[in-house]
Amino acid sequence: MEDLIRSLRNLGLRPPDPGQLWELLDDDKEVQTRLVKLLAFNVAPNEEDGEGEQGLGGGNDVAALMGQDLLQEAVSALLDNFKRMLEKQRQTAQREEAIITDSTQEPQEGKANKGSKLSVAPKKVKLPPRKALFLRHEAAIRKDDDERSTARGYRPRLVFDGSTSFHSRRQVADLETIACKDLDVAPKRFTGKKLVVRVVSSLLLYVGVSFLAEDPDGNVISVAISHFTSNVNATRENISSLLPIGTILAIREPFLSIDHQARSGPCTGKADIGIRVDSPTDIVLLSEKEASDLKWTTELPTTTNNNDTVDAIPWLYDPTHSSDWASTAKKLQEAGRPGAAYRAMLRCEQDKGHVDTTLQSSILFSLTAWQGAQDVLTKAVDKLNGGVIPTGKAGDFGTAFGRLSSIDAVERCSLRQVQAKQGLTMDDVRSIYLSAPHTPRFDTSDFIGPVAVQDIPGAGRGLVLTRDVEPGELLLCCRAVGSAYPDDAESKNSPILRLNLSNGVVSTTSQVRAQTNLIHKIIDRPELALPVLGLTAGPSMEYSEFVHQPFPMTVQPKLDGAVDGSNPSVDPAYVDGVLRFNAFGPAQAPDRKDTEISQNSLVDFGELGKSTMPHPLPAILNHACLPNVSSIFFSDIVTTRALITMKKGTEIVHQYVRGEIPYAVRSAQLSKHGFECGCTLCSLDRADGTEMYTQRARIMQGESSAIFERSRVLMKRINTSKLGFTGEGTEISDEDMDAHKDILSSLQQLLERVDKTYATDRGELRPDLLAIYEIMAKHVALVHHADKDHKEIQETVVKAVQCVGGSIEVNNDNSQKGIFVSLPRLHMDGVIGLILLAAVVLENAQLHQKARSWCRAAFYAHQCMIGGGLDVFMDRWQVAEFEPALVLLRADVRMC
Ligand SMILES: C[S@@+](CC[C@H](N)C(=O)[O-])C[C@H]1O[C@@H](n2cnc3c(N)ncnc32)[C@H](O)[C@@H]1O
Repeated sequence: MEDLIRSLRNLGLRPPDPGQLWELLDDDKEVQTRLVKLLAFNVAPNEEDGEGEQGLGGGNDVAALMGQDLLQEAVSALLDNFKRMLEKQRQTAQREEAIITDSTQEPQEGKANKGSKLSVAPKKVKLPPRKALFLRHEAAIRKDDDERSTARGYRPRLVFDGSTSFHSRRQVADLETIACKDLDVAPKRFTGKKLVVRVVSSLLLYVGVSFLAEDPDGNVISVAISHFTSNVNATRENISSLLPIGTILAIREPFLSIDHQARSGPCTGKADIGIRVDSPTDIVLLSEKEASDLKWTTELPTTTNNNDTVDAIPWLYDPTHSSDWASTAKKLQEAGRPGAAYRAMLRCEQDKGHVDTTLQSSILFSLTAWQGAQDVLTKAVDKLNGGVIPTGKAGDFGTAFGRLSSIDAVERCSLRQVQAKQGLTMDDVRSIYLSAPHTPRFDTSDFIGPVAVQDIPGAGRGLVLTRDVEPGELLLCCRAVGSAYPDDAESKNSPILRLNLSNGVVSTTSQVRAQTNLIHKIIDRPELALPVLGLTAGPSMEYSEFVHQPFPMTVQPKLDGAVDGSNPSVDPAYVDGVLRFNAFGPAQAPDRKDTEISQNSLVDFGELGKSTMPHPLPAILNHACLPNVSSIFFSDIVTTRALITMKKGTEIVHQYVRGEIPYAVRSAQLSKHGFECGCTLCSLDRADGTEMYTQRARIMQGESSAIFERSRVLMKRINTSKLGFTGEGTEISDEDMDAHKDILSSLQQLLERVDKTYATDRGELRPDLLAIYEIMAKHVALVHHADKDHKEIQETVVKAVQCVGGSIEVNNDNSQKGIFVSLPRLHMDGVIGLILLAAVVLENAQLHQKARSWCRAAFYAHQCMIGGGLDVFMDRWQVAEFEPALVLLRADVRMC
């Protein structure tokens, strides 16, 4: 990728933007031809023209001199080169993949394993001499410096992946030590061995890191570690300080690769022998004591880098690796690693050291150990104020609590404990919703309502109700145990693409970062291993050992005896599978127009909707296209509410894919899970028969669009907030009225055609019709505007609600539910919009009472699904056409 970008830059062209990066990986000839044109057209502005900030370095004179045809030819040649590099990479990866999957056997030199898939046997290798490695590493660092200065922030990166990753499960003590001279054959995994080395160079960060390591004999080897950090924008100095020169480490069961940087570093398709470490858990830092027997034959290289000191933040938590636990705890907490900080704090206490109360409480607070944090804080406040807790602001805890005063922090701790027992109130939801665009991670407490994990025949585990529930009841409110958003500073301007060379799957920046985050979270907080690795990772991945253990209802911080000496072991491929098959995508902020995220081009890069937020218990929910609960996100929180009245013992199910889309599309989207959905809606669709549901999809996705477009154009001339109003200024010309009548009749015919694709005995559930009703309703209101009681529009909405599984009764119901008998289970927003439209028409026609009950119904549906009260409702429906209904509702709700 770097070679391609550098060559483009030399031609005076910009690098591919995030959208074009995807296309680089596309094999389609047409896509490539279009891409060549686009890239060749994209001349980088001249820095001297004042566009330097965005500019990517001079050279545009070259572009001007060459002319478009030549430029296109040059770009085409570059892309061909890039493709060849990919192909080479694929061949090497396949070779290594075979070795890894042959994990039970040790490959012999010159001989493919019996029964293995190896087409080419591992070969004897000679490691490059020490000097050559240093020269190469220094050159790579200079190149990196050059990239950083010329790229001006925008640095796309490409790495590769395969269907498996290797991670050792053996403890360091059980492994036999080897040295570089024993690394004789490649590719090869040295089963049962550990390579003990020390870091002798700065670290080069790409997506993972690479560096040089030296054994006691003075022999050097290049090492590349995947998932080293999720901050791809960190400086080399900061990264090097995490694993400073002189750090002694053991690499568990090392893998000598013929292309060791492919998964983590810039690669060129050339063979590059070194140690490939897929999981950071394969690196174990050794304490001075543990390494005291080692005799090093060379001096450590001196470094000009001040951060390369052994006093840095420990990159991996290691219970034996610090001389000053209090400062280690502080550094870890500041680095956002409260789990490791907590264990350092315990270690400090064991050694009779002192961790100050602010730090203690802040660590506990970050771990959501509310009671512990509250106890420590209260003691601190007592001390601060001579034993009296003052009512005012006391002792600013600064950044430790997001600038909360200690008193506020104590209150926050109590509130969170109440939330853990009772769940979020509507007020809590409101404040979270309204602050979501700016503070994307919240410190709420997990609330586990009346649910239990149970085995569900044919679907693994699922969640069932432990008592009867009513619509709108909050059943779960859970925070993600990790998250990665496209607009995190750590990923800004550094789009990552990771191509899985085995199955062609491409992962984006947030997905790669989420995986790394999660691996590090588990290393820092071993208690997360069960709730995260206890999830399944897709049909092709064997269950982890944790899947067989009882699934925990809550993710509790482990606060007792957390100092242990065993080395964790996390398989990155399994974590990736867990994210892909269980996690939810980064939630969209309520109004994306106002948020930074919409201005970030990464959104166009398909980042939204990728699975980057694992919520362990909600992930146990199984799927139904016709769900009985709704799961809604507020940034990294998911709340699950009942949509219908349900009895104890009912399995609660939510949507992985939207039930409102055509059956064929839904089942294609679900196919990666390897099950056929057995919900009522799918059974009904299947009973209609392939011919019918295919025809239905064809009509809805094809023929309907011309009518919908005609409607949109005509409706542009209408002030929809005046629908139903018969006064001055709302007259429609005869010509327009004829057009509305005409469209209405076309829509009616369309409705009938689609309706005919449903089996006659199918009942009311016909969700594809909703899209037609939504368009029809406005034309109905116009064509029947003279109708005094506006029966037609009401009937249209009644039918629309029925087609998505709900039911309403038109009356002047003053109850909280308004006219609802039962909520729809699909397309809730579409239904709310239709109900509000009817309310607008009724209100404008002076039918105030009726309009009120329709408004209440819309609000009720919103509360059951999302919650957060009137403010949240208004925010979501602040559309000019609904204004008359919203004014009425506001007055109505205020009166209650
Ligand atoms: C997010 S997990 C749900 C929890 C899962 N049942 C378990 O035991 O870990 C998703 C997986 O659950 C299974 N699953 C979910 N909904 C299902 C359904 N309606 N029928 C069959 N299997 C289902 C599939 O294996 C799917 O990949």
